[in-house]
Parts: sequence; C-alpha cells; structure tokens
Amino acid sequence: MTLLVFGSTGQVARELRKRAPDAVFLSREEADLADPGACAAVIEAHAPAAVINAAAYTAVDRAEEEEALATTINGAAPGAMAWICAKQGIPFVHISTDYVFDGSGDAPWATDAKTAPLGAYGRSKLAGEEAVQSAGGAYVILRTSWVFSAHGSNFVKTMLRLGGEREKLTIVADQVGGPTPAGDIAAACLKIAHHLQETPEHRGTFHFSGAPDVSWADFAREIFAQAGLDVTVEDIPTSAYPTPARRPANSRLDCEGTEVVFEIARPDWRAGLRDILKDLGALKT
Ligand SMILES: NC(=O)C1=CN([C@@H]2O[C@H](COP(=O)(O)OP(=O)(O)OC[C@H]3O[C@@H](n4cnc5c(N)ncnc54)[C@H](OP(=O)(O)O)[C@@H]3O)[C@@H](O)[C@H]2O)C=CC1
Ligand SMILES: Cc1cn([C@H]2C[C@H](O)[C@@H](COP(=O)(O)OP(=O)(O)O[C@H]3O[C@@H](C)C(=O)[C@@H](O)[C@H]3O)O2)c(=O)[nH]c1=O
Ligand SMILES: [Mg+2]
Repeated sequence: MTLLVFGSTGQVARELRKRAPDAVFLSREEADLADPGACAAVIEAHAPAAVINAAAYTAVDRAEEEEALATTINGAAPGAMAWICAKQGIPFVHISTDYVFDGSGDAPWATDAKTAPLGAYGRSKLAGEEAVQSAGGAYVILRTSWVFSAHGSNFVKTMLRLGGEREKLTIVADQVGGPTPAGDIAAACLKIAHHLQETPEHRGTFHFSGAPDVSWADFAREIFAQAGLDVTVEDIPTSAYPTPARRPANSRLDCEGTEVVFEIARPDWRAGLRDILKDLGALKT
C-alpha cells in the first residue's frame, strides 16, 4: 500500500521509515502543520492507501508561551488531515498523549475517561483528538506516553548527557507512567493502519505504552544501571522541580483495548532501552 506519513525527522517518524521504507515521509518543508489546508491538499494530491500523522509540536514547556501555534499544529492540522481522509475513505492513524489527562488518582486511565489537560501542550493535543473524532471516517487515535529512542530529544538522552556530567541527579518520583520506545509505537501504527483498511469499523481511541509503569526517577535509575553509569538518583517531589507546564502525576494508561482489538501487547520498555543504548554505544557490556 502507499502510505503517507506526516513527519520525517521525529522519533516515531524515523522508526516508521525503518519499518516502511517505501512510504512517503513528509518533512516540514513539504507539509507545514502550521498550514492545515496545505496538509489536506498534500493528502488529496497523493491519494494514499493510509495516512499516519507522526508530526507534532512536542515542546511541553515552550507550548505555554506558544499555545496558538501549538494548537494549530496539534489541533487544526490533524483535524484537516482527518477530514480529507474521511471524505476520501482513507484510514488515518493519529498519535496523542497521556498529557490530555489531569493525572489524578492512581488507576490506569481508560480510553473513555474524562480528559482535563493541565497545560497548553495537553490542551492542543486534546483539540486534535476532538477534531479527528468529529471528522469521522476510519481513524484511530493512539495515545502513548514518555516516548524515547536513539534520536531526537527525550528523557533517555537527557539522562545520558547529565549522567556524564554529574554524580548525583534529583528526579521527580511522584509522576508515574509507561516509558515507550518509539520503535514499538511505529510498529503499532503500521499494524493499525493495515488493520483499518480491512476493518474500518474498529475506529476509535486506543492506549499504548510500555510496561511496567514507573516514576521518572525509577526510569532514570534503570537508564544508569543499563549504561553502567555510577550516578545517584535522588527522589524528589514535583514541587521541588518547578517547570512552566504542569505535568500529570498519574500517566498510567489502560492499554487493554489495543491488545484485544489489534493484538498489540504492551512492550517491556527495559528491553527497548537496551536496544537503544546499544545503538548509542552506551550499553554496559
Ligand atoms: N515525545 C513524547 O514523549 C511523546 C510524544 N507523543 C506524540 O507522539 C507523536 C510523535 O512524537 P515524537 O516522534 O516524539 O516527536 P518529535 O518531537 O521527535 O518530532 C516532532 C516531529 O514533528 C515535526 N513537526 C513539528 N512541527 C511541525 C510543523 N509545523 N510542520 C511539520 N512538521 C512539524 C518535527 O519536524 P522538524 O524536525 O522539522 O521540527 C518532527 O519531525 C506526536 O504526536 C506526539 O505528540 C505522545 C506521547 C509522548
Ligand atoms: C532533566 C530532569 C527532568 N526531571 C523531570 C521533569 C519532568 O517531570 C520529567 C520528564 O522531563 P521531560 O522534560 O523529559 O518530560 P516531558 O517533555 O514533559 O515529556 C513529555 O513529552 C510529551 C511530548 C508527552 O507527550 C509526554 O508523554 C511526555 O513524554 O522529569 C527531573 O525531575 N530532573 C531532571 O534533572
Ligand atoms: Mg520533552
């Protein structure tokens, strides 16, 4: 099938390219999500068998200062993509985030649980979800969390950098979620895109994150253990690490629907981490 992917440089987009080298990957120059109408026009011109949107405004703190731009890129653009896909009968896979939730409680979030984002990034992603849903069509919104890979900017690479500079780091221990390797998300998106071509009625919102759920501090400890770096991680509360955007304390996602409908199980992120550290030449041998 001809697959059209928005994004070419991002973490998930690069992993999609590895697994679907024949797909068409659109860079910012070829399709700027700040111009939603142009994104719809590109889909119309390519007439693909399926579309995956792997591009987004992902700078969580900066979004607080640039909410209008984030909302165009994360809200209006996916809406325009979904609308043209629905009109032309093209399956559309869109990626969203745990940050649409307020992080209350400690139970995993169900796909139909009430959304209440704490910051501008989460609000912009929720705007995208709502626009995609209202377009109808054969869409899947796949919410994931805490994405990491060998490329781009992510918590693993930040920890490797800081761990090389310092003997002790203070990391928040009261935010809990599922770290997710970008490669596993890419594989899931491809499987879902194929599935939607056969079974468009399986549209809807689904969750997918790595297991087990951990705090950022525990995630950091596993990174240093696997990398063989002698760094002490001190648990701190969120209040001791002030940031422009508030982040959810409970990011656990209930991923059962994805397993039942698409037969995609939660991956063990510790195995994915090992592969990525190996790619980076940072795995302790
Ligand atoms: N990163 C994470 O921890 C999480 C991400 N997600 C979601 O997963 C998806 C993929 O994220 P991830 O791979 O980490 O993203 P990255 O931050 O690695 O990459 C973002 C991609 O979007 C592109 N992009 C940004 N703005 C525009 C624009 N105006 N026009 C065209 N392209 C643009 C970037 O291109 P360029 O290189 O030109 O800037 C880049 O390719 C997103 O929907 C994100 O919201 C969900 C949960 C967690
Ligand atoms: C660098 C550092 C971070 N932290 C904390 C801050 C924050 O709560 C947590 C993670 O920091 P980050 O900036 O990597 O996290 P952030 O960019 O908010 O990550 C999020 O990105 C978006 C795109 C998503 O969709 C989310 O699922 C999530 O992955 O670690 C420390 O406590 N100590 C440190 O030294
Ligand atoms: Mg970040």
